[in-house]
Parts: sequence; C-alpha cells; structure tokens
Amino acid sequence: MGRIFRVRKRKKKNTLDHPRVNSTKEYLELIDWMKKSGWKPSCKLVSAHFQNTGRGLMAKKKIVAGSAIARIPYRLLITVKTVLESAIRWIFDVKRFFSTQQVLSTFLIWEAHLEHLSTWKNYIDCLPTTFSCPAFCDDVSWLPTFLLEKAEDVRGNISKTYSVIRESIQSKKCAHCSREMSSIFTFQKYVWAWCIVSTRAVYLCPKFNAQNYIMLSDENNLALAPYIDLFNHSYTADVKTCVIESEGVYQIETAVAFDKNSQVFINYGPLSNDRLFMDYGFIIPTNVQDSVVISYDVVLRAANDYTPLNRHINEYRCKFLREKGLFTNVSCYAGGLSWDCQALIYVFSCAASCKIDDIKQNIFSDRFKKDSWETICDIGKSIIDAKLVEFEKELRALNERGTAVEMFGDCFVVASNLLREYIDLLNRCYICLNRKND
Ligand SMILES: C[S@@+](CC[C@H](N)C(=O)[O-])C[C@H]1O[C@@H](n2cnc3c(N)ncnc32)[C@H](O)[C@@H]1O
Repeated sequence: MGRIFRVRKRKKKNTLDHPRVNSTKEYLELIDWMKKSGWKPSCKLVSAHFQNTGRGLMAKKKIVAGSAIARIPYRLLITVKTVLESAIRWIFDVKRFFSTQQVLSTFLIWEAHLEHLSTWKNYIDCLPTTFSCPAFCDDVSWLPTFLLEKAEDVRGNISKTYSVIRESIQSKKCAHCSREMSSIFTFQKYVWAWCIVSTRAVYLCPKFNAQNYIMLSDENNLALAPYIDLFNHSYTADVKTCVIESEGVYQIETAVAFDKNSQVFINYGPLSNDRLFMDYGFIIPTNVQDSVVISYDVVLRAANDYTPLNRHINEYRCKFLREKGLFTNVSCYAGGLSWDCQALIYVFSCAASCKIDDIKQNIFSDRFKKDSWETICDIGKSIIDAKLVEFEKELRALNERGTAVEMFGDCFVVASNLLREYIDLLNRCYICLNRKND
C-alpha cells in the first residue's frame, strides 16, 4: 500500500469517525446571549456534528465523573411561569384546561413571530425546523400497524389541543404587528412547536414550577432549557439533574467520565425504541429496553395448534385470565420470552386434566420441568415465526413504497430501521429458544 493511499485512507477514516466542530453563527450567538444573561459554562464543550447522532456537544477537555456538565440559570428556562409573564398570558385566561406542552408550544410560536424583538430569539434561531418523529408527518397511514395507532393518537392530540388555542384567539389581532392572530398561530407552526417541546423539553419537578393562574390538565413539569437541549441521548450516560435553589440554577452532573473530543451524552431515560421513535424521532441499535408485545390471542392460537385437544379448556382459561387481568407483560425480547409469556404458554399447554393447584405450583417454582420447558420453547418458536412473517411483510410493504423517502423524509427511514431492529430482536429470541431446547 503506497503512502498516498494510506494518507487518503486515513483522511477518509477521520472524516467518517470524527465529529466535525460546527459552531454556527446561531450557536455562537446563543452562547453569547446566554453569557450576557448570567450563564457561565461549567465545562469546556463545543457544538459538533456527529455521524450517527447529528448535532451534539463535544468535550474540548477530558471530563471527570462527578462534574457538572451544565448549569443553567433558572431565568433562562422556558416554563409555564415564563408564559404567564409574557404578552400572550390572555390566551389562557379562559375557563378551560390546557396541557403544559400546549402552553409551551403556543409560547414558542408567539416568540418566533416576534423575531428580533423576542427575548428568546437566539434560542429560537438554534432550533431545528424539521423532525423525524411521526408527529411531524402529515400522513402516517403508511406506518406499520403496531405504530399506527400510537402515531394517530399523537396527531389527534395535536389537532385537538390546537383547536382549543384557535378558539381562544378567535379573530383577535396582534398588538405588535396588527396581523390576524390566526395567521400567526397556524396549525403548521403549532406542529413545529409541539415537536420542539416533545423532543427537547426537560423534566422539572413541579414544586419549582408553581403557578396558579393557568388551569393545567397535567403536571407542570416541563421546561425548555437552552443549551441543555443540545445534548443527545445515550443509555450509557448516567446523569443526575437537580435544581440548586440557593444559586437559582438547573444543573446536570455526570457520573461517568468523557474523553477529550468525544460526544457528551445525557440519558433521556430507559426508553424503548418505539418510544424514542414516537417522541424523539430516532432509535438506538440493539436497544436493551426493546421488546415485542404478543397478544393473548396469538399465544392462544399457537398453543391450540400445538395441543388441539386443549382448544375447549383454553377458551375458558383465556377468559378467566383476561378477566383477572393476569399476565400483563406478554412479550419477547432478544434474550427470550418474558416471564408472563412463558407462564401463559404453560397454562395453555397443560392437559385439561391438570389440577389448577399443580399448574400454579409449577408456574411459581424456580424453573419449569424439562418437558414443560421444551413445550414452552416450541410454542414460543412458532409464535416468533408468526411475528417474523408479520413484520417482514410490513417491511416489504415499506420497501415497495418507491417515493416514500421523498414524501415522508427521515421519519420513513427511522420507521424502516425500527422494523429491522424488531426483526433482528425476533431472530435473536428464536435462537435463544432453540438453544434452550438442546
Ligand atoms: C434534545 S435534542 C438533542 C440535540 C439535537 N441533536 C439538536 O441538534 O438540536 C433531541 C433530538 O436529538 C436527536 N438525538 C438525540 N439523541 C440521539 C441519538 N442517540 N441518536 C440519534 N439522534 C439523537 C433526535 O433528533 C432528538 O429528537
């Protein structure tokens, strides 16, 4: 291999692996504005573009465990209290309940419309304009069945809460620019603002958010936190957030160290990929929180196919278990079947002559007997097979949509990847069940 080739290869590798510092004009102005507002950086971070996660924050120096990675003055957080102190407080001056997300979203639209007159201009200029979560997608009908219902719920909630805001502003005009308020608070802008709050708001203990003016339908526990919302998520991150009342700051402390030039992550919580996709528009490969839900009916069908003689008794067992609300976590994950799923299969595979006390004893004993365990694994494998057929069909249907990426953007790409993740999970689960049969 020649020297030039090696240099070129190294250059290519560097551009692939290494983050690109991207301190845009907007980012630098945000930092400048925050400093003028009394913020002091607690460690040396810089905005950078990372290949897998997009824009995030990079450590300019090694960060040791126990360091504060961000401390934001309380007055730089956007909360319901901020909205109460703003010129659009009157929108919520009606005898109705509003959700915290609805209030913050409405405020964002208002401030974005004020442009250079907004206190929050430098923050708003750094916000994304598009999202890959289903909430931002006008048409979600193409989503795989298991995601469709959730996505439609989210879209429905956005429409419902928007119409409440529209009713409240009615035909009023803006005192600042004389435009019709309805042309400022458009549905499109509301969807944008809603996605900003979904993907970026942090949890703030309600006791630091006390207010008694706007009637809230949920807990007042959301805040938009400039700068803090530039941290990406990793489940290897271990952070502690707190409000230091005596200093008036919201602080994030890391329990793990970060190397110089590496991305500094926070942890959004133990979220499965379907939650990450719905709320944030991204997924994490081989997410340990992932599982595939299996319905009672699917388990019942597979067990009846395996032991057709049980058909009659299983109908009764199924009704009984459903009414009692037993076995609520019937699912599989990469390492096998959930305990509830194993127990449910076991109940359905027991001969009609088995006594209920014996069934109970076997379920709650340390482990199933060898022959019962083999039956559970066999039925489990046929369930996984059926799920694989279903998910592969969904993936083929997505792949057959030629122009979908242009139409539905990154949301489509992430949804397809999510489906591949689940297919991979099912395959790994199948291998585990096969091994247990050995
Ligand atoms: C609070 S913001 C983080 C900063 C954001 N990347 C930005 O440029 O403003 C959350 C959004 O960042 C992206 N994100 C966060 N963690 C990610 C990850 N591990 N992989 C991919 N995207 C991620 C998603 O688009 C998510 O909706």
